[in-house]
Parts: sequence; C-alpha cells; structure tokens
Amino acid sequence: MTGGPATGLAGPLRVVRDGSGVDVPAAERAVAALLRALGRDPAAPHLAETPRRVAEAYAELLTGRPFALTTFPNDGGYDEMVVATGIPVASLCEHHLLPFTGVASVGHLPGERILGLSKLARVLDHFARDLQVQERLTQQVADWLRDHLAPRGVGVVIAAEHQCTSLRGIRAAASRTVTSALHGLLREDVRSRQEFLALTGTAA
Ligand SMILES: Nc1nc2c(ncn2[C@@H]2O[C@H](COP(=O)(O)OP(=O)(O)OP(=O)(O)O)[C@@H](O)[C@H]2O)c(=O)[nH]1
Ligand SMILES: [Zn+2]
Repeated sequence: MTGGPATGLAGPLRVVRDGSGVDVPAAERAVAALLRALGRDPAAPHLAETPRRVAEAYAELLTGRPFALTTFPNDGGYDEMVVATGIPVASLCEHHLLPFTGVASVGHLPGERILGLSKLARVLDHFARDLQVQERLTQQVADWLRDHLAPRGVGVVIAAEHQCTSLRGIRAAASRTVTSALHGLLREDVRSRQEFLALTGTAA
C-alpha cells in the first residue's frame, strides 16, 4: 500500500470499549454497602462522597479509551525492529481488584506499513483498562497488533508489581512479575527473538 497516513490497514479503524458495562449508580450503592460491611459508616461526613468517588474511579479504570490505528506506508523499506520501551502500565488484578503497575515494552518488525509510535502504548492502555491477569494482558496486546497491523513480528514484555502480592498476603514488596508474548519472526527466529529481548532489557 502507498499514499499518506492512514488509519488501519483497510480504512479507518477505531477501537472503542465505552465502559458501558459499568453501572455507576449501582456501583456507588455497592461501595456504600461494602463500607458498612467493613464496619464503617458511609454516612459519616468524611466518607459521604466516598461511594461516588470509588464508583467513578472504577468506571474510569475499566473504560478503554478510543484510538485510531494510524499507519504509514513503509516507503523506505525499513526492516529493523521498532520497539517502544519504558511504557507505564497500570491495570487491575481480577482476583483482588487491586492495581498492578509497572513498565512494558511493545515492538514490531514492520511489514508494508509502519505504525504511529504512540499507538504501541495506546493498544496497551486499551487492554489494561479492564480486570486482568498479567499473562492475558500481555497476550491481548500482542494478538491485537498481529491481527490488525500484519507485521512480520510482534513482541510484548511487561514487568509489573502486583499490590495483591506486595501489600497483603505474602507481602513480597518490590517483587516483579515479567511476562512476554511473541509472534511471527520474534518468536520463530532465534536472533530476532534475542534482539528483541535484549532491546527490552529482558535477555540475560
Ligand atoms: N498468574 C497470575 N496470578 C495472579 C495475577 N494477579 C494475582 N495473581 C494471583 O492469583 C492468586 C489467587 O490465589 P488465591 O489463593 O485464590 O488467593 P489468595 O488467598 O488471596 O492468595 P494469596 O495471595 O497467596 O494470599 C494469587 O496467587 C495471586 O498472586 C496475575 O496477573 N497472574
Ligand atoms: Zn491479585
């Protein structure tokens, strides 16, 4: 494909998850009930607005932000990796509803088109705004880029601290979990795989 900037491989492609699954008033009532169950008085002056704040916070954290998958023709025939590193990632563990936060690297080996750089982080942000496990989040980002960008390879690495593991339970403060998902040449070709992992600081 040639021409100017485009969105998607075959015309405009907008990715939308509007969070319509979140019933904010019902969530507000549920937070008030949770406070009561925890032995707190949701009518106390300092807690009066808390159910609304918590409900709105979860609605925000669980609502993906729309974005366009802007791509450009790879006119120069660029055939090396493009890797965005140090992308902040924040999501909610589906087991405890506590945050896990860290950094991610998202990269690809371009095919006929190259991707707007910010979109690597936007895809990640989109899938992170959900109740997640780190493995699924990592795979969803890699799968989505493979399916929508048609690159020669895709790689995603996430290193994150889970508050459910660092603040409670085993309280393994500062422990990090590293997950990866690789497709195409980044999975099959040993040298490409090693190069990607080296660029992300994951390789030994
Ligand atoms: N694989 C995976 N596990 C996760 C993730 N986030 C949280 N967990 C784990 O989910 C598991 C839930 O196990 P349970 O035994 O049901 O929960 P729990 O009693 O709170 O477990 P402890 O944390 O060991 O006290 C825990 O081991 C968590 O550490 C994740 O992203 N991926
Ligand atoms: Zn958890």
